[in-house]
Amino acid sequence: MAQSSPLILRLAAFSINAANRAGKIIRDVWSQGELGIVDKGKNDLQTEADRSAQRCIIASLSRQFPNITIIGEEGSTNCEVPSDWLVTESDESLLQLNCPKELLSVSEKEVVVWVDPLDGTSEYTQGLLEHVTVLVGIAVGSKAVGGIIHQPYYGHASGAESLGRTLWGIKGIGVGGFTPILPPANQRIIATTRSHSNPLAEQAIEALKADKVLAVGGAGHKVMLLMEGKAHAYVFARGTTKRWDTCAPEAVLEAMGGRLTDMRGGQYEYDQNTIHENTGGVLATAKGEDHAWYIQNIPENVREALK
Ligand SMILES: Nc1ncnc2c1ncn2[C@@H]1O[C@H](COP(=O)(O)O)[C@@H](OP(=O)(O)O)[C@H]1O
Ligand SMILES: [Mg+2]
Ligand SMILES: [Mg+2]
Ligand SMILES: [Mg+2]
Repeated sequence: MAQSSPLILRLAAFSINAANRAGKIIRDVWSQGELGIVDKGKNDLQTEADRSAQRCIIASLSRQFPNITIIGEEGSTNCEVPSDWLVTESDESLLQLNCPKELLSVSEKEVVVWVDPLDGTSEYTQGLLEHVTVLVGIAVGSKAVGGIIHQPYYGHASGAESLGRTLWGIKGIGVGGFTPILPPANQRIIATTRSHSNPLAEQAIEALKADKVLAVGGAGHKVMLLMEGKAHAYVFARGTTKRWDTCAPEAVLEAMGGRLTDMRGGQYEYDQNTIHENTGGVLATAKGEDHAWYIQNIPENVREALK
C-alpha cells in the first residue's frame, strides 16, 4: 500500500476490499443454507453471515490500522479468523485521489469506523437479497466523512454472472462505483422501512403525501435508492436504527449533495463516546435543498416524540 497517501484515502481504499470480502462471505453463507438465525431482541435478527462478515472486516481493519477505533453492530468479536478472510490489499484507484486539506493530516487516533457487516438482515433471511448491503462508515472526530456501501447481490435479479458492486463517497472528494442520478422533478417518492414500522412512523409517511412509497429493507439500500434517482427521500420516524446504519450512508449521500439527519434536521455525531441509537429517527434527501420541506411537513407530534 502506498504509505505516502493520506490515512483517509488508505482507509477507504482498504475498506472497499474488506467490504467486498465480507460480501463474498454473505453469499457463501446463503448458498450453504445454514443461516444460524438468532433474535437479539424483538425482531432484531442476526445470522451466521452477520457474525462472520463482521469478524472478517474487523480482523482485517484492525491489523492494518491498529490505532483506529472500530465499532461493529455485532459487538466485540474474536479476531482469530480463517486466513482467507484476512484482507491485505487495497483498491489502489482511491489512493491517487486528491484529498481535501482538512482531511490530509488525520491520524488513526481521531478515526472511528462504524461497521454494519450486513444491513437488511430481516430481508436476507427472507431471500430479498438485493436489499442487503455491507456498510463501513469512516468518522473523524464526530463527523461522518467517508463511507463504503457494498451490495453483494447487485445484479442478482437480472441474472448477472458476476454479482456485487461497491459504492463509495468521501466528503470533499465525491463518489464512485456508481453513476449519481437525481430523482424525477415534480414527483415525491419516499423510501421507508419494510420490516420495522410502527404507528408513528406510518403517520409521518402519510403526512408527506407521497406519489409512491417504497417499503424496502436496509438503511444502505434505501440511501442507494436516493443516490440513483429512484426515491426523493428516506423517512423513518422511529429511533431504532443505530450509528452503523447511518454513518456510511450519510457520508456517501452528502458527498454527492444529499443530506441525512434526524427528523428535526439535527446531524448525528459519530465519535467513539456517542450513544449508538439514532433516537431522532432518520430523514435523508437526495437533494439537500429539499430537506427543509420534509422537516416542515412532518407532524409536530412526530418530531416531539423523537426528541
Ligand atoms: N425496531 C428495530 N429493531 C431492530 N433493528 C432495527 C429496528 N428498526 C430498524 N432496525 C435496523 O435498522 C436497519 C434499517 O432498518 P429497516 O431495514 O427496517 O429500514 C436494519 O439494520 P440491520 O439489518 O443491519 O440490523 C434494521 O435491523
Ligand atoms: Mg441488525
Ligand atoms: Mg443495519
Ligand atoms: Mg446489520
